[in-house]
Amino acid sequence: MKGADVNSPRETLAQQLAEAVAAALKADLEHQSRVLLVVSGGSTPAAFLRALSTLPLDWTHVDVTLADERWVEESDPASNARLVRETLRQNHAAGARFVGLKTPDGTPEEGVAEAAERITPLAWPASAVVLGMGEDGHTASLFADSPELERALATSEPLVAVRTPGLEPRITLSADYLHRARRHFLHITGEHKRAVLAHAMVGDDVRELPIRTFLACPLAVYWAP
Ligand SMILES: O=C(O)[C@H](O)[C@@H](O)[C@H](O)[C@H](O)COP(=O)(O)O
Repeated sequence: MKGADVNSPRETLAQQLAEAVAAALKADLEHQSRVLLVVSGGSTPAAFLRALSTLPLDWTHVDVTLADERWVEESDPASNARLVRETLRQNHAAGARFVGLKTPDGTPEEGVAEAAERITPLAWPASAVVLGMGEDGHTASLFADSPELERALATSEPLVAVRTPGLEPRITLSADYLHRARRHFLHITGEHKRAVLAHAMVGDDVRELPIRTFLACPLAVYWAP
């Protein structure tokens, strides 16, 4: 193949997703003074976020927030704000404004109101929401075994504090706010997640596999082995 990619399939996927998200931001900047990008945390997005940072656009008019956040200090390796700072907020994208979800409060329950005040003024509907998915079918911090899942699926509030067994306390955008986007992307890799998504597509119980709430809207699936 002429000019064969020297990158791995996952690196190629990250670059393609970055180009698609950059195109979405540019398109909306044609008719909006500010645009909003919502990204997920975890381990998958790093290559995508680094690739996105290298793409030229008017980043000073772009706000970036998170689909969810672990309730840890930004110095903690688990922090999604730290991930964004270390991968996206560099190169061309250094000029983007990041609006984090973690407040100085000790718990997400104490911080949720302040976090909501930060994000509600942003340019909703977002130009793009980039979702990840866990091997249990969760997305953002919408977990099947979280006592707050029902509320996070039903509320029109922007954010919900989430307690999930075995995980640190988290804060998540509600399903309603995650749906407030012109475009939804799902960024997943590996055979297991492909099988989980395939299973999600043949059922409709959102409480079993919360990713299903995003199979009711246009969803650009970016998957590589
Ligand atoms: O804060 C988070 O962890 C994410 O928002 C979460 O929803 C993530 O997308 C999945 O857990 C997949 O994570 P991996 O990319 O690490 O598999």
